[in-house]
Amino acid sequence: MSVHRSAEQLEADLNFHDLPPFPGDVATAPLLRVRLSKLINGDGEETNKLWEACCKLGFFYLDLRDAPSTEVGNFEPTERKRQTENDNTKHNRADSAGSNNDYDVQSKAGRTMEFNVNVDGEQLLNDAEDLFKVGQGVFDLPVEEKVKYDLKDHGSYFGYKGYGEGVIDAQGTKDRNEFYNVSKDDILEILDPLPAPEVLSPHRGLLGSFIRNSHALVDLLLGLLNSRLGLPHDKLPSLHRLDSKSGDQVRWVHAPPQPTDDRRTALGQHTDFGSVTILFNRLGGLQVLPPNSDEWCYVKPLRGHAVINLGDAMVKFTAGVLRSNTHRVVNPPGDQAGHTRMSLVYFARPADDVILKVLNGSALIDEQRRQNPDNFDEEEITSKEWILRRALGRRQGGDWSKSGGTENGRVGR
Ligand SMILES: O=C(O)CCC(=O)C(=O)O
Ligand SMILES: [Fe+2]
Repeated sequence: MSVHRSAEQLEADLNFHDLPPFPGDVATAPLLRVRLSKLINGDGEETNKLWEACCKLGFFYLDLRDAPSTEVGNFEPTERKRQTENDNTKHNRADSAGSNNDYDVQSKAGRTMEFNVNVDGEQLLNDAEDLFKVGQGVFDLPVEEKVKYDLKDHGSYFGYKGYGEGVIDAQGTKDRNEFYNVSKDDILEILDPLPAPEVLSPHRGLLGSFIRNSHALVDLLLGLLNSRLGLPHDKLPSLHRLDSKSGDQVRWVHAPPQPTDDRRTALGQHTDFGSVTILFNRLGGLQVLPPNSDEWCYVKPLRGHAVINLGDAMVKFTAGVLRSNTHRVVNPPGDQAGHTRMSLVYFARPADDVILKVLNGSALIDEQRRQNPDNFDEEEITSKEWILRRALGRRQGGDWSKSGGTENGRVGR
C-alpha cells in the first residue's frame, strides 16, 4: 500500500542510506526533475519541463514516488487507477495494451490529452528493488554457468555478456562490466523462451510486472511527446505496442570495483539505440557529456527516482528535435569507489519491423528537417537491424565502425 508523504519528507529522502554518500565535489549534470504524478494529472508546467528535458539534454530524473495528497488535483484518473488495481493480481497491474486503459483528461494547459494512467510509480520502485536482488543471484553464478547464456553466436544480444566481452573504443579496449539482458517478448510469451539460468525461473512474474509497468510509463511519455510534436494521434505509441515483437529488454549491469591504480571506463561512451530508457541507479558512475561541452558530468543517483533518457530512434523519428545524449559508465566516485556497482534498466525500442525514418505529419519536425538538410542519409534500416548492428558491433570481434549512433549529427533519412 502506498503512503502519502509531505513535500519535506520527499525531499529529505533522496539518499541511499545503506551506501556511502555520493561525493559533493564532483561535476554533476543538471538533469531536470519531473514528477510522474504531475504528468499523470495533466500538469502543464510539468509537461513543459519534460519537453524541455527531452529537447535539450535528452536525460531527466523522474520522481516515481506518490505525491503528497494535496498535490493530486484531478482525482478521476487516480480513482480509475485504483479500481483497475483491485481487479488485477500483484504482478499483473500495468497492462497498457488495451485502449480502454487510456482516457482523455482536460489538462491545466487547457488541452485535452490522453493518458495511460495504469503506470504505477510506487510499484515500479518496489519491483526494481526486488529485481536488484534477483540480478545479484544471476551474477553470483559461476562464470562457466553464465557463459552458457551468451547468445552472441546465435546472432542475439539477449542473455549474458561476460566481463571484458564488450569493447569501449575503436582499438578494441575491453569493457569492465557484465550484462544480463532479458527479452520482453520472452517474458510476455510473445516468442518462445530463450535459454536462461534456473535462478531466473521463479521471477518471471516479477519481470513481467516490471516490464508491463515500464512499458506503461513509456507509453505515457511517448503520448505526451506525441502531442507536443503535433504528430497524428497515437503515432509514437503505435510504433511501440506492448504486444509487438521488439527488442525491448530488461538489463542488469554489474561492475565490481576497479583497482585504484588501474581504472578505465567500465562501459564505453554511447548513445542508446532505442526510444526510451528507464534506468535505476544506486551508486554513481554514470556520466553524460552535455551538449557543446567536453566535460563529462556525473549523474547523481536519487532514491525514488528513475533516470530517463531518449535513444537514437527518437532522434531519427523527429529529425533531431528530440535528443539522444552521449553517456558512459566509470568506476563509482569518492567513497563509493570500493563498492560493486549494479544498475537495472528497461530499454523500450520500436517494434522490430519499424523503419527508422523521419515521421510525417508534424510541422515542427518538417521545419527541423528543412533547416538541417545535410543531416540525412539514404539508409533505410529497420529497428531490429539497427539494434543488432549496434549491439553486436560493440562485442569483441564485432564491427566497431558500424556500431555508431546519431552522435555525429547524422539523424537518418
Ligand atoms: O549503468 C548505467 O548507469 C547505464 C547503463 C547504460 O548506459 C546502458 O546499459 O546503455
Ligand atoms: Fe546507455
